[in-house]
Amino acid sequence: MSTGERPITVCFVGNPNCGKTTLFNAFTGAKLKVANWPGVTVERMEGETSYKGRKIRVIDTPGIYSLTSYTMEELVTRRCIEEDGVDVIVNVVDASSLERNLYLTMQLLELKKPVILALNMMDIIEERGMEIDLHRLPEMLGGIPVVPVSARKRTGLDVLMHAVVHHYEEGPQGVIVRYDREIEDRIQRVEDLLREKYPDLTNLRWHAIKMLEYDKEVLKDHPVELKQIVPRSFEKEIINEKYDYVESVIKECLFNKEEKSHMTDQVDKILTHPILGIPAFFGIMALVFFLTFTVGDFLKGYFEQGLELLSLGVLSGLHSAGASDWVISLVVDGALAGVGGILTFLPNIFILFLALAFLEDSGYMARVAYVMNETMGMVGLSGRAFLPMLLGFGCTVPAVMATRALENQRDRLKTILITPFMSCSARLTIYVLLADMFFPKSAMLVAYSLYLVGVAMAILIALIVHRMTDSNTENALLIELPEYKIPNLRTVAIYVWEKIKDYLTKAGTTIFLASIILWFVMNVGPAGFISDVADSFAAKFGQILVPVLKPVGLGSWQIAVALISGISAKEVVVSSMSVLYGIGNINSAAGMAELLGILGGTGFTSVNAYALMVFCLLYTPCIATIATIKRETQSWRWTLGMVMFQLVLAWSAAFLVFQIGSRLF
Ligand SMILES: Nc1nc2c(ncn2[C@@H]2O[C@H](COP(=O)(O)OP(=O)(O)OP(=O)(O)O)[C@@H](O)[C@H]2O)c(=O)[nH]1
Ligand SMILES: [Mg+2]
Repeated sequence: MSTGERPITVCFVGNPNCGKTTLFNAFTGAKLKVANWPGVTVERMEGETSYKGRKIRVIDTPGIYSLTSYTMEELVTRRCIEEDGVDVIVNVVDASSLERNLYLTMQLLELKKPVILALNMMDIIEERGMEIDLHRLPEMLGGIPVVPVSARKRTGLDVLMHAVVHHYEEGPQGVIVRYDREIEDRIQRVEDLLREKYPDLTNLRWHAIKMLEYDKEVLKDHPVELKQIVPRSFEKEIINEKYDYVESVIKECLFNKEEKSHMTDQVDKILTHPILGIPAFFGIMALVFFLTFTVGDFLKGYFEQGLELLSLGVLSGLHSAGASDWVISLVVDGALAGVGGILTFLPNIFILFLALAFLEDSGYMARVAYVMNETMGMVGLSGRAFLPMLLGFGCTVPAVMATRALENQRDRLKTILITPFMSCSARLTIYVLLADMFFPKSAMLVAYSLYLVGVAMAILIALIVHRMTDSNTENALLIELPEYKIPNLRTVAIYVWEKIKDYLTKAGTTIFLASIILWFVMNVGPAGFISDVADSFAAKFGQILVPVLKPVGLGSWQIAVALISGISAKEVVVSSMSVLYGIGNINSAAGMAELLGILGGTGFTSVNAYALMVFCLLYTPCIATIATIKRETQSWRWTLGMVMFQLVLAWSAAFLVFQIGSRLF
């Protein structure tokens, strides 16, 4: 067969958490997110690799359990296989749970495209002493290539690509399940009907089977008069017969299948315990923040010294270059104060993401969804909705995207509404600064309390919405608990590096720009360059908001401006304060003492500080989140509604904190 120069398109399809993305990264050198819980990938992703000079286009897809069209992942993956010019399907299976994985294989074979079975996680199979009959397995699957690989250890990769190229040229093979007489008879009749009505349609059998299952998508694309031939859905029978076949394959091909990891069972006795599970979760989160503060602060010292040296160097450089005063001020009081201040939080952010990476790649995430299932059920959501919320501790943007894994649209909207209440890493900078300044003895506890307030608020709001809409959603928890794994060094390193890179990029772009703009609006007023900041645009603008913010204890124009700037990115609240109050290194002991002096002079106490933190926790999320909410809800009405709601909520909560707090203390 002549193949020309056209690249071969290969699509990785498989169950959630079977290692598709790890394999994709290994082939393409991409750094897509890998983690040990089902539902990590929510979008199709494309990359390129080559084998012996032949270009190969590789597509990674969201994990699916079957080829129905009930969930968003199934739709994305199915469309990808059908419409993307896929030449070869690489069915990635987790060899350590072959039985469950092969069910999807049986469906993929019905698509009549070349399928290759990538038997992944072979390292685990060997470790556990399980054995798979690699001669009988392909035989029972009708002669499709079966290639043992380990995506993590990067073994078997060349053999897999060799099979792709070879199999592509050979065309489809594979067994197809033969159903019982009655069903086969109906399939035959639907095929006849389809042949007549859609003469160009290929793979009639697949379409006919899907029609027997009453598959909405297929019926929509190729409407036929079905009722007579197929009076009801035969989905259940078709599923059962596929399972029966898989069972017979397992019986012949898998040995020592009882070998399961004992560690998982032992650890789960505590972590998924009906009573201990939830305290264990809060304990683990507390440990994460403890480390973030202690180790983070320890590393911070070195950062500050570096920053100090940099500032001095830049300053003397500017002086010796004969720069004018305003240029020096712009660089030192604007850019360096803003960006530099933010950079000193890097150690805290680093530790936070390192801890989150460990939690995600160990397999703990799915356990949290499991133990929170009952609590979430009370507010009309399933435990699965807790996964995006957990991701929100890192960054709200991927968290909002992760809600795609929720089947029900209403649940999705509700989860998107409450996910921003989970304190993201950007808000950590605000807590670190204010808690250290105003609550020096109990800074860690205060910061932790804000995380708890966020979780509590999210659950409370979900409850109120649940009561108001009176929705009776089913809360069957469809989440698989993956086996625990020792987190992979490469995965953790990629995860943390990507997050650090995002943070640095943000410092170099958004925060840099915000600081420069802020410097200008502080140094320019209606009368041009000014010497008294009270005449500046910033002051005049901030003053407008002071009456609104006064009742919540935040009645100064500087704070008003910092909060507004913070919508560009939450760290900007901190960087703006450096610029607004003219503090060189806000996160250092000297910087904090200076800011404390200025704020204290205006009557700003620890109660005001807590109100400010609560406000920052709850108010309008950053621009990137707002854009993501818009993209995911596809509605400006929803997006703006959520933003306004969060603003009002933040004001009300801060009002309560300030009013009650200032009476008590
Ligand atoms: N031991 C071992 N672990 C693996 C192997 N391949 C992947 N993993 C781990 O399995 C987990 C899931 O990997 P992913 O690549 O995210 O799985 P996925 O199929 O893309 O999952 P979804 O995107 O959720 O569908 C991660 O913890 C990986 O480190 C392997 O060959 N051996
Ligand atoms: Mg994936």
